[in-house]
Amino acid sequence: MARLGVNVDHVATVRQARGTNEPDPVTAAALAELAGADSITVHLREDRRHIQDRDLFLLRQTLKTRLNLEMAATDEMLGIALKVRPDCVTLVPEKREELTTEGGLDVLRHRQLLKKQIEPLRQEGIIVSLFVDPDLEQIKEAHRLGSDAVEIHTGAYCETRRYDKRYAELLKIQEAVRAGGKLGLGVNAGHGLNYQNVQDVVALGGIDEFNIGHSIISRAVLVGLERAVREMVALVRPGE
Ligand SMILES: CC(=O)[C@@H](O)[C@H](O)COP(=O)(O)O
Ligand SMILES: NCC(=O)COP(=O)(O)O
Repeated sequence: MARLGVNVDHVATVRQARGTNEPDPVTAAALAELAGADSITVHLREDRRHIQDRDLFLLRQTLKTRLNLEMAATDEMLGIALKVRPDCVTLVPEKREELTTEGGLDVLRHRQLLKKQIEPLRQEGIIVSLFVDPDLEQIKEAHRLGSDAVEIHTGAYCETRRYDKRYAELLKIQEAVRAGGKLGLGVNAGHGLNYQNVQDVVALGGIDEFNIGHSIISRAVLVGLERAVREMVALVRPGE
């Protein structure tokens, strides 16, 4: 049975929009755990647009499940990861100007840099995963570099509306999952998965963990809105 990792970055995005202290991604993570999440994912971006260092340190102290830290392969991030000691580090590509992660790591091109990151993390007992497109050469290189796992970037599958193209993307994910499994890698998947598109990926089998954030937080805003308004109505119109 696959595990569900809940990404709480998007809770922090709402907080940062006001520069205040709510909603708190640490509280959101605790609620996600109460609801059955198997792990919590956060992406500490270099520009700190959502998750802050404080969130990471508090999550490390308070989580009862596992902490998966997504980060760029930089010296700054490596230093933070070695201090915080998350259960897993997922190395992801990062561009300042992007709205969201646009693709997987080019493991073949950046093998030396990635090797320098993977080794010290693994020496500290931190599981290392590389966020890659469903591309067999990238997955083989991740294995050669000593990564414990890969996370397959499902964005292309999720964003493609045409049925035939979407099916082709799903088949790429299937091949990638099989290849990762055969190499003995942990195989995770994520990016853009939602309540409409996740079932077909689950049905492929072989995926150890799904990391899902934006769609869960988006739904939480809507399914929680009615209760939130009722609670405010009770304060504004007491005794009604
Ligand atoms: C790598 C990945 O897929 C997640 O980190 C996701 O990108 C988080 O959301 P943002 O891209 O909005 O930071
Ligand atoms: N690694 C993917 C992730 O953590 C969540 O991505 P998304 O569901 O927010 O697109």
